[in-house]
Amino acid sequence: MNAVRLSPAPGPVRATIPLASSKSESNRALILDALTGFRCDLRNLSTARDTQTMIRLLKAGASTGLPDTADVLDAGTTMRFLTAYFAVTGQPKIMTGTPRMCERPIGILVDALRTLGADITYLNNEGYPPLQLNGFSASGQHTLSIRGDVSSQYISALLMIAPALPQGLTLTLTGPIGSRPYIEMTIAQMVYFGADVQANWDERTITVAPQPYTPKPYQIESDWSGASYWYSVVALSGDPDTTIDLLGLKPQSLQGDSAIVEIMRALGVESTFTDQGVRLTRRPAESALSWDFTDCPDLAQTVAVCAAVSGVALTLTGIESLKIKETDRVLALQTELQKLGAELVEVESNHRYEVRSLTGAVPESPTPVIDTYDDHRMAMAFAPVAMQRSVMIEEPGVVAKSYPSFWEDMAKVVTVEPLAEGTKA
Ligand SMILES: O=C(O)C1=C[C@@H](OP(=O)(O)O)[C@@H](O)[C@H](O)C1
Ligand SMILES: C=C(OP(=O)(O)O)C(=O)O
Repeated sequence: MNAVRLSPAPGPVRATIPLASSKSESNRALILDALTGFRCDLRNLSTARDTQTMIRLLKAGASTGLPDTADVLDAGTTMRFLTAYFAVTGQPKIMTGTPRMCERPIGILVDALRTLGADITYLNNEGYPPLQLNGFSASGQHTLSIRGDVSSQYISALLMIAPALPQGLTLTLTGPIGSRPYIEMTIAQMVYFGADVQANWDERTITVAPQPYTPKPYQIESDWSGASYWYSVVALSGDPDTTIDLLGLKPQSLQGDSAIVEIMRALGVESTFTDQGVRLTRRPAESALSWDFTDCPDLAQTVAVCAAVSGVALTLTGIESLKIKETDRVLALQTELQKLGAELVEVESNHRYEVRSLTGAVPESPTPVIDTYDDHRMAMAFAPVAMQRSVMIEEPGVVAKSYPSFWEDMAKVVTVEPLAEGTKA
């Protein structure tokens, strides 16, 4: 299957969506479990490829001498978290991934791990995978400064291994901090498993004591990033009585992407928490919205597409990190929104962007064909467009990275037709 055609389905929009569970929570729980010697009972682990890859690579275990290869495919957290874990546990490994993964920077994490005592060599380009981990001999260093504006995943990776260091670790974060809720998620899960972590956000320091994790059962929540596409479905639905139930979400979440509740209020979606999750219904939308995505970069594509199609004037800031994710997401959005007669324009050199909706300009036929650039979020962010008009999505299999059952779930609200190569028209 190389593309899917999505079209509006007749009748009322009512659906119950089980949702994938959070790959971010899952991948942290797996590292913490590994550091207890695999003694935790982890429940509701994600079926996401990123999590399944982490499980496979952790199971592969230590090699007997020569480094074996850990291929993380396109999973950023898996690359960064496992690099730290294999380094501190002294497992010789070659860490590699897809060509895009080998363009995603890792130098900040490698420098920090080297300072702590890891022997790491670059096999190709300085600062990027593939890497070779050659062993660990604790250096005694237990304070580090680390930039907070490239990827929070480096910080999460270092924090999670810190209890295994002889003197623990104090991290000082420098510069702006991106994706901070993901660092807080890491700390919350570490504390749950018995770590002693003191975060002082005013002083920008996080101190972790040397103390083993305690094995415990852990239940992973559904994925708020995956939930965002359903919010967009509701925002773009023409049925005023649209009701979608998303299962397994909680009002007090560890996931910063639960900010979608507030963002989507402005775009016309009401959230009501129930015993089982959250019920989405329609409410009046605002005409304009400004949002800083520094804390929730993975929501930017969903919200940009939704605003473009619904005609809400959207101003986005805090989207710089999108350029180093699965693809350059800013460029990908700019290219693909044009196919819907909309634009994403940088309006000031300080990284302020606007979505300008030129809707009405795109005729119903031929159906726009959206390229996905090996990025699950490009496919899922554009899919809700089908609540209003037909759209084709290239390489729909990309969703497996975080939400393998996405198309099955989408078929509950729109018509989903798989198309083989050569049949697009
Ligand atoms: O720690 C995590 O689970 C994640 C952190 C974020 O990355 P950055 O910290 O690189 O922004 C986010 O985009 C990614 O999908 C998951
Ligand atoms: C950026 C993402 O993931 P990662 O960085 O873990 O590849 C994502 O899932 O949107």
